Amino acid sequence: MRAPDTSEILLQVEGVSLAFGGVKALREVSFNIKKGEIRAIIGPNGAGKTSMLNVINGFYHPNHGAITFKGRTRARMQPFEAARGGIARTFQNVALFKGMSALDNIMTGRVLKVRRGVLWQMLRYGPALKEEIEHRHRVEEIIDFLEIEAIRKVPVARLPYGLQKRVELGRALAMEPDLLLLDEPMAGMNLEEKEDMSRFIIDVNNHYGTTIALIEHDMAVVMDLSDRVAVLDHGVKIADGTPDEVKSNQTVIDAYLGVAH
Ligand SMILES: Nc1ncnc2c1ncn2[C@@H]1O[C@H](COP(=O)(O)OP(=O)(O)OP(=O)(O)O)[C@@H](O)[C@H]1O
Repeated sequence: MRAPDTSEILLQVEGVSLAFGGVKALREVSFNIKKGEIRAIIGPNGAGKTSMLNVINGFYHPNHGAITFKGRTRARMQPFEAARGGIARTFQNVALFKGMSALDNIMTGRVLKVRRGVLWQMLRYGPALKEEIEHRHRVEEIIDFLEIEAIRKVPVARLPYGLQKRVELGRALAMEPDLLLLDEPMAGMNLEEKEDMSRFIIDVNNHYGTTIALIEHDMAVVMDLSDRVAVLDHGVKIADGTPDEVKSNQTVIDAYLGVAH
């Protein structure tokens, strides 16, 4: 059984609002993510879930409100700053370099970790070589962890969807994030692929201690995986609590759980 550290808040979202023209995607949303937990964000289509992830990792700048991550508050941040600061993410649709191998795709996750300059890298000499060996070692460890040794040299375009999603998870892990954002990690998967991905999400949380926030429509998966669940509807947070609390919340049942997903 996982034992999340429930004392320390890793990320605080405070009164965040976001509009696209006249569409209010988020309305004064506040919630936190505690260090070590698996946190889900659920809600009907168009509720604002992806917008929320995009605000957290700097793709969108909120019109109002603030984000505090590892004790630092900000209203604006660029995605590369978020990544450098320890926030990694996967996307609703697989976003990999399709012609490149699984190994090389995961290797791209190390880019922000490279310390030696381009010249050193080109010379592949001394400290740069040592660093490259370290990166490769780290990537091979992730490949073992995700059980994808057999497909490490295969171009990702040739892989089944479930494995592509696993490679994408590997690339995010290669960034050694403190906070991993997963946007519908099970979307389009068959049952077996979903079970595998669930297992890997729990293993990442256990093994690396990575805090995870995920958006997911499959309620069985959400209730099974998550420590806490926040529910959005029309850009408003309508509930927040443990899976049991959320499942029995009448507002949530009326807005979301009452309909088939
Ligand atoms: N780039 C954009 N430009 C204009 N409107 C947008 C943009 N992104 C999102 N929206 C609108 O903001 C609202 C929230 O969208 P968002 O994608 O965050 O919802 P969601 O809960 O992730 O939905 P889904 O479950 O369908 O992915 C929707 O009305 C959507 O049409």
